[in-house]
Amino acid sequence: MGAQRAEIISARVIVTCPGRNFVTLRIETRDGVYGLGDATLNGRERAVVSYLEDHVIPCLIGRDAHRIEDIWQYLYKGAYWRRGPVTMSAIAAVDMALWDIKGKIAGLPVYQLLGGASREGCMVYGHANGATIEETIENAIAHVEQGYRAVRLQSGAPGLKATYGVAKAGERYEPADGALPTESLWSTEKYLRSVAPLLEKGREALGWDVHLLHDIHHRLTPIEAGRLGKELEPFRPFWLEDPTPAENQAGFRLIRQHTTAPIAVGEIFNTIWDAKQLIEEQLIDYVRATVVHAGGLTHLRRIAALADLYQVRTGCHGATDLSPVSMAAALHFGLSVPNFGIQELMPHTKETDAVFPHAYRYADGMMHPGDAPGLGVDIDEALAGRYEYKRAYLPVARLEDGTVFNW
Ligand SMILES: O=C(O)[C@@H](O)[C@@H](O)[C@H](O)[C@H](O)CO
Ligand SMILES: [Mg+2]
Repeated sequence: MGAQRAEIISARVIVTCPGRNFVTLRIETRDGVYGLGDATLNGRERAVVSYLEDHVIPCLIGRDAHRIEDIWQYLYKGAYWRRGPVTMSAIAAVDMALWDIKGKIAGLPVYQLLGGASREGCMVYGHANGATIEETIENAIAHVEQGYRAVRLQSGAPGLKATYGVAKAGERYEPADGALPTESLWSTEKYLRSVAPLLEKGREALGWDVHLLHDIHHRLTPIEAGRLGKELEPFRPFWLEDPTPAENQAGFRLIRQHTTAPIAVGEIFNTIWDAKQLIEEQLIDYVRATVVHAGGLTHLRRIAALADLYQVRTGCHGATDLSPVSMAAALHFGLSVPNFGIQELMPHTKETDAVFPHAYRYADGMMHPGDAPGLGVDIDEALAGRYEYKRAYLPVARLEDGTVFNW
């Protein structure tokens, strides 16, 4: 009865490290159709590999790949232990791979299965950073010259040796480094002194037709974030991201009482429950949850649907520690979802793009997932096999008195 079964006969995890680690799930059906899912969890990759290999894959064999919702519910409710980044990244990988398979069998790009295109393309924002404000602005101007309509500004702060979002001199920005976590010192006061000048100089140099974004990266208390937001209002930021750790969703009321600066939160969220109060009380303006860490397309659509009721828009995370498989899936989602806001774009390296050939394209500040059937991304397993996994950690931040803080 119903559509022909697409029986899952095998699934395997491919770990590769073309400059940084990626974990990819490949699911294959009896007819030889295969789908890919990103399962990368920066700094904890092996945990998701084991969750997939030891606990999920045995349950997939023999199931009908078309039954995406049923398999999602089976993996979510059937585990008993719900939520969390490891579980939801594993479920996300399965979900992405099943949507990829369904699109390939239907001969349609996934966005067509999600309701078709709601726009011509997805506006993206690029990352401008530098050790100083001048360097950051120079980098931002270069992004605008490449057609970006939105740029995130992150600069070093005088007196701080290193800070989130700023690449080491002459290197690409890649926060996960070292076989043990790098420790960096943090001073809120030194940081707070540097942000308003950064945004002010950004407006002076770039004018008002470019969106300027800034990522606070969980490092302020709610009242400090309220103060900073108020200080930045004259420079009209497109959003202030992760102003304060979001476990206490009610804490964002304090920020809202002090500033109208738009707030974006959620790249570390892994289910709708992490964002429910923030959305329902309109404490945020953009929800950053993305495909690989929030349970895949199936769950991300639910988060976006709830957000749409409260005029909250999407702003999916898209750092380089999310593989091109996630970027492809996020673009199919972003092209179709009614309340799309913006998509983060940190271009991957040439090595990564060679391992993951893909159909998505950048042009003039926008991206499109392409019209290849499925997600439109592949993995060159022979090439992937040349890049051995290399354990790497995200940094640990400490205050100047040694107290562990939020990185
Ligand atoms: O907004 C962002 O892109 C950042 O918050 C990320 O770079 C984040 O630090 C990394 O994805 C962590 O792995
Ligand atoms: Mg961020």
